Amino acid sequence: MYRLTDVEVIRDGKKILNVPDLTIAAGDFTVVLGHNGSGKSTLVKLLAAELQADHGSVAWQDKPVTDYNKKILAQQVAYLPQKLPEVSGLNVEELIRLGRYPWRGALGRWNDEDQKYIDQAINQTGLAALRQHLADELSGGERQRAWIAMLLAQQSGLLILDEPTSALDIQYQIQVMELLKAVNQINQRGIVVILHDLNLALRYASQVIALKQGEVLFTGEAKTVLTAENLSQLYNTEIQLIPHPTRSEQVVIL
Ligand SMILES: Nc1ncnc2c1ncn2[C@@H]1O[C@H](COP(=O)(O)OP(=O)(O)OP(=O)(O)O)[C@@H](O)[C@H]1O
Repeated sequence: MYRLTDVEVIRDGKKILNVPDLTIAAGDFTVVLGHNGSGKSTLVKLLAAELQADHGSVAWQDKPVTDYNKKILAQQVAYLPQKLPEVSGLNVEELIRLGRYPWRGALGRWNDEDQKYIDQAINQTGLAALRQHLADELSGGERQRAWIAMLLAQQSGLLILDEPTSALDIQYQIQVMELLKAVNQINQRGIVVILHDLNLALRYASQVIALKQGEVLFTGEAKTVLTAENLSQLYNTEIQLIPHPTRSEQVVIL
């Protein structure tokens, strides 16, 4: 479980994140919502210890994230940033292998278990035909899937993903969300994912954290807090929800 206490992140004299008290359970499917610039990426960077708060504490399993050895934290928490780094010269399989680094022994050899998780991630993300292709030459959506595969190969208990569906067409958006759902429900791994698509949030979230101007506007169980009123307030736009014709969730009408 994450616990944030009195967290403030200050940039150019302005509080870009102000979270007095927030918990995120380890096993949930948590969706982070909010307008552009509301502090979503800042929040998940704090969770992944990619950024340090100017005030307050961010604890994972009762220990400040900044006190963890990077490799140990990466065995427990995997993080996919919004802006994917360049990886010149690496093919898809080599990129996915990077996800195994936290588990590499002192001798630095790759073993059968590493290869098993790499192959599994390649198959789960439909990348078998692109295995030997250079990662930097992939299309935006293929590249995004390759990085998601790297995250899966990391085999950590919690996956944090910053807008993983942004470059994907609708088929792969659903494929990635279904994959994350399976990872959550079958493999019992927690998910914290930033999304802009409210219909994906309504369909997949079990918990929601909604940020507005750097503060938590609402948080809780998705089916309780994802109301038309809350969403309209979150985005300063009138949003209506109607029941999906065949599934149990609601869908957004703008
Ligand atoms: N290093 C920085 N210096 C100054 N301002 C910053 C810095 N990092 C972030 N900000 C500002 O903090 C605010 C929150 O940024 P953040 O990236 O967390 O937003 P976000 O909710 O993820 O936005 P988006 O949906 O557009 O990705 C923004 O207004 C951003 O411009």
